[in-house]
Amino acid sequence: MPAPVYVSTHPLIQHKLARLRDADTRPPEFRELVASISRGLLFEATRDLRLAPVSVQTPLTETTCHRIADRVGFIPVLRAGLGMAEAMLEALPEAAVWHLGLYRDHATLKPVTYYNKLPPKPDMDVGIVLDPMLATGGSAIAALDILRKTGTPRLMFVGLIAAPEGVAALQAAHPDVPLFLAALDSRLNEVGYIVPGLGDAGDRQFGTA
Ligand SMILES: O=P(O)(O)OC[C@H]1O[C@H](OP(=O)(O)OP(=O)(O)O)[C@H](O)[C@@H]1O
Ligand SMILES: O=c1cc[nH]c(=O)[nH]1
Ligand SMILES: [Mg+2]
Repeated sequence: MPAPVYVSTHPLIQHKLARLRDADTRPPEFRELVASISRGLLFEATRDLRLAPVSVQTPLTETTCHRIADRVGFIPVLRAGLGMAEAMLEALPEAAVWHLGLYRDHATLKPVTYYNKLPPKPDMDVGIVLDPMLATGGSAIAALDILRKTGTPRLMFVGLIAAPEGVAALQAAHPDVPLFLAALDSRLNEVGYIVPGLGDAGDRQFGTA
């Protein structure tokens, strides 16, 4: 049994997705939407992080609270994952960020690695790959292949929109990796774009279309 695929049904996320998909949404709003949907998904993805007790002195008394015990690394896939990482860091400022530059060759649809800023000796409990789009799955699989070699015990993928083809490919390659998504769309078109999708997530965030 592969790890679960969580697809949000939350009304706030549905509402924001409608604006995100709209071809008339300009980059400033698009970036804000990427950030706020990402924060929503992070709450789900981090639901079972380990906690450690911590003693806190309130104005009234001393009490036992909890802090996150797992060391978390975010792995944004450049470029489109950058906007997700910024938002995630606001929610979990102690996390590390390991940038991975991958682009999808337009002719072959295969991922090409052009940047890898993983530390020489990564020492994390949980590695969360961030990429808004899971299309053929090639880029996410390549990112997880790289991450797997670091020995990070728990790996996850957080994305905004996925195609069924990408989910199946990722589950076949990395069956232990749970997926957290805002939407699971219908299909890929003949040039590997997600339908209905939102177009090119990198171009739409950074105004390069
Ligand atoms: O599942 P796949 O078929 O591999 O496609 C998904 C990849 O395509 C997009 O990146 P793109 O190559 O457009 O790079 P960019 O983020 O720099 O625009 C997207 O952000 C993913 O990384
Ligand atoms: O639909 C798609 C597929 C790959 N990359 C994108 O940005 N969008
Ligand atoms: Mg792109």
